[in-house]
Amino acid sequence: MITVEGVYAGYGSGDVLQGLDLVVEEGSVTCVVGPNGAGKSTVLRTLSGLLKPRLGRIRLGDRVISGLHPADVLSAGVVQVPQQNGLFPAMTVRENVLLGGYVRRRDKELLRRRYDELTAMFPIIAERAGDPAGNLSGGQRRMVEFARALMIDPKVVLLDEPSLGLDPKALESVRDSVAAMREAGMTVLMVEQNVRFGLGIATHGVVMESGRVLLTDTAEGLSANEEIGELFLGGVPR
Ligand SMILES: Nc1ncnc2c1ncn2[C@@H]1O[C@H](COP(=O)(O)OP(=O)(O)OP(=O)(O)O)[C@@H](O)[C@H]1O
Repeated sequence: MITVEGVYAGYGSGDVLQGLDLVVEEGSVTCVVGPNGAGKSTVLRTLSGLLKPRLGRIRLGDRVISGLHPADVLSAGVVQVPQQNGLFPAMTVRENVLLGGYVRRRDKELLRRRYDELTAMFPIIAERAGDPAGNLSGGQRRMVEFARALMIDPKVVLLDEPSLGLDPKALESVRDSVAAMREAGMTVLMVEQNVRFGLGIATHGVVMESGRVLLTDTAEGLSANEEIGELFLGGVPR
């Protein structure tokens, strides 16, 4: 379980997160939605250690992770998949995936086993292992980004707009990947502009506004919420 308590964080020009309180249940797929500039991506950056909270704290289980260096947050089992362009285009698919295991680089046996597990989870990795990542389609690249993040067998996966720029077929692959992460026991916290898609693959939903949490509910409950529907979905289908 991730617990965020009274977090204030920002970029120098002031706090973007204005006393954020949030609980992410272990094993859930939690989708954060909200208007542009609400601070959704900032939540992910604060969780992964890229931004340090000015006030408040973040716990992973019993362990306080706010204030840790990003590499130590990663070692604690929290990995972030960046919004886009996260791969090295001239390196092969295999090399890109293996980079994800860098923090465990001394344990070669573990990395070999983990790579094999991931090729079973994402067949595209084995099919295109020797090709430069830059030759893949957007959807295929997203699979490689996921596989790279999963190399350390994380407890928590942070996804920033996983649907961005993808066609419907690639969205299906994202849906399947998130389901596979959940089946593997990982907790997924995701930010999505495509609210219908995000809540469709989530178990829980969080609505943010102006750096605070406005509302949390099950994903189903939020999808059926008329006010939220009017705000984000162009009305709830009846
Ligand atoms: N690197 C940065 N430096 C300075 N200000 C930033 C930076 N990144 C974001 N901000 C500001 O922080 C605020 C929140 O941004 P954030 O990206 O967290 O919002 P968001 O809810 O993810 O929005 P969007 O849906 O548009 O991605 C915005 O006002 C933005 O201009």
